[in-house]
Amino acid sequence: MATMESLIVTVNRIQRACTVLGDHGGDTALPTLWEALPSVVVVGGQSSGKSSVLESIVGRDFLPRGSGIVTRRPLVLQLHKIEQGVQEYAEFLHLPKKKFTDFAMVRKEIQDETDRITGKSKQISPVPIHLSIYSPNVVNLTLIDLPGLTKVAVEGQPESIVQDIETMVRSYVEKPNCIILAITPANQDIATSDAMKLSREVDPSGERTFGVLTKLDLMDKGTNAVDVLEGRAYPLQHPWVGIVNRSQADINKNVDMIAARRREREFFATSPDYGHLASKMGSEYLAKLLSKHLESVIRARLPGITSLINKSIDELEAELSHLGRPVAVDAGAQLYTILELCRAFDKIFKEHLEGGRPGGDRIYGVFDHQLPAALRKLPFDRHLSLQNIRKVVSEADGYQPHLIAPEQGYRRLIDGALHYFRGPAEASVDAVHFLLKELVRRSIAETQELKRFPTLQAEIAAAANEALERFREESKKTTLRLVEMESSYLTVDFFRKLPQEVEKGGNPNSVSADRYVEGHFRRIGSNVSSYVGMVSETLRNTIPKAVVYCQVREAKQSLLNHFYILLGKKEAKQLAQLLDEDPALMERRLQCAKRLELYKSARDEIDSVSWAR
Ligand SMILES: Nc1nc2c(ncn2[C@@H]2O[C@H](COP(=O)(O)OP(=O)(O)OP(=O)(O)O)[C@@H](O)[C@H]2O)c(=O)[nH]1
Repeated sequence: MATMESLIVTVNRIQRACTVLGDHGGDTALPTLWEALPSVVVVGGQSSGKSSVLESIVGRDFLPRGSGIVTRRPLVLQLHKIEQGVQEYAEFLHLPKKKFTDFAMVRKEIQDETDRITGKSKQISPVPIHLSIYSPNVVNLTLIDLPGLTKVAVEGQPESIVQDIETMVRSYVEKPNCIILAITPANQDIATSDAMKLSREVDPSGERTFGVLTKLDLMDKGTNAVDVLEGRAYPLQHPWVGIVNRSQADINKNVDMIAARRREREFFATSPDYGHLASKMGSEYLAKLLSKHLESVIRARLPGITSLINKSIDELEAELSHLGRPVAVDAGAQLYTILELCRAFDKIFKEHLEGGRPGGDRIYGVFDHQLPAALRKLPFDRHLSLQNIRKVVSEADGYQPHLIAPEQGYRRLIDGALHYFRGPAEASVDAVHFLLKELVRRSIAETQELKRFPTLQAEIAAAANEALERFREESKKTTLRLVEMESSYLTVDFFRKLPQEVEKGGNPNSVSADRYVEGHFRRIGSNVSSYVGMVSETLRNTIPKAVVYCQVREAKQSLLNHFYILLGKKEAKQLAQLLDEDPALMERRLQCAKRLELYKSARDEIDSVSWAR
């Protein structure tokens, strides 16, 4: 088993890495490690003695003092124990090369660094300041100091500050990994303590709350806090710790920390009320208690943290590979990338047409269903009504009625009927065109690799649609030509049979007599109708062939050919423009990469502790 000290050091290092790589929790778009790490958070109302407790745990004066809200950014304070006799020093994460040995300068730097983010306007910010203190007089511990809870905004502060502070404090103490150091002054009614109120809310069972009672020396004469300290008045899972910090007068007199600690020890040792509790009171005891607890919490959490790290590494790596590599810079590589992307799109498009992906079957639907239905709906009944036949035939005959069969009348009736086939022919071309367009749209959307390049995506879509438009024109010409071919030369065989049928009627004289009666026109109508039916059957088969030949086959073979030619003529700059990535995506890749780096270094940290076992 790794030593407890090394465990805390590990967590300290990971916490620092979190800040360097921008993980302070609260960002739901990326996995966070920060929130999984255990920490001790100091919570209390203003002037409850938070700074004093922190300073006496450290044994140094280094926190800013003043009226109003002094702590305006979270201060992550990492204490590192070093060998006796070594000079103690402090280091800020934002000033990595600078060792502070003068703690008055530390205080100044905290103030300056606070202002750097929040301005001098007494605003607050959730971005933490990281401070490490290396000293022989501390225990390994990470403490987070937060702005004091307050009930009123002071001059120059927005009204919202009261709520903002509570929200910030709450965001820390809510986390199940947070150990709450709830500071309450003993000279106030504990029932109204801000710290206790909040910790009760977020930790009702009291298992992560350490109750700290400050200002025991300031209690009214004749009263004491034994009921609280012995855990009767406000029971928590952990023992209450009483503290006596330096008074304002002590501070003014520059009473040093070591002397203050000695005075605190004496206070408890000689107190008639607390003498029996002396060994479990005071800031030194509190520091040890916290360190021990933090160790056990880390030990319990380590397996969970390790599996969280591994899971997040997998997720981030998957996302990064999904986002793709950053774009190449030279023109050749760029052209290659563009062609690869086009091919990826084209492959998906083909899969839609040929099966494997849905959509191509709908083209068959046009031929099998829409086209036959449209052919059936053509208004031949009207065109071949007795009235119209009579009219067309008579007009074709002119002043001389036909003698045997109305050749001209037949031709005009057939021509008129065949004209109607143009509609379904064009409609089939358009229907397939729209299906192809839809498949292009879907294929673009399904080409994951293209997602990062909105410009190229739009260009490919435009090029594909232009090509489809050209195919449509060609297809229209071809199908209409099929219809025209039917009118330009009629199937002779069909008509050869007709005079025989007339002769079957018997007496040829009666034929001319029939010529103007209904039966004669009805026969003409039925002859034309069956001829048109025959043509309809032919077109039902040939239109799909033309459409597939001109549109589907072309789309499959040469959808982007024209685009490729244009690409070949582009200059480096234009190619780069095509690969102009979505900035949001570039940012996301950067963020993911940074977070991945954090998780990997965290994994290494933990591994190195495990090896030390
Ligand atoms: N006599 C006595 N005075 C104390 C004790 N603890 C704190 N004080 C005094 O109470 C005042 C406030 O203490 P701080 O430690 O600054 O309190 P804080 O909670 O950090 O206050 P803010 O940073 O303003 O929110 C200071 O004047 C301290 O000297 C104590 O145990 N005994």
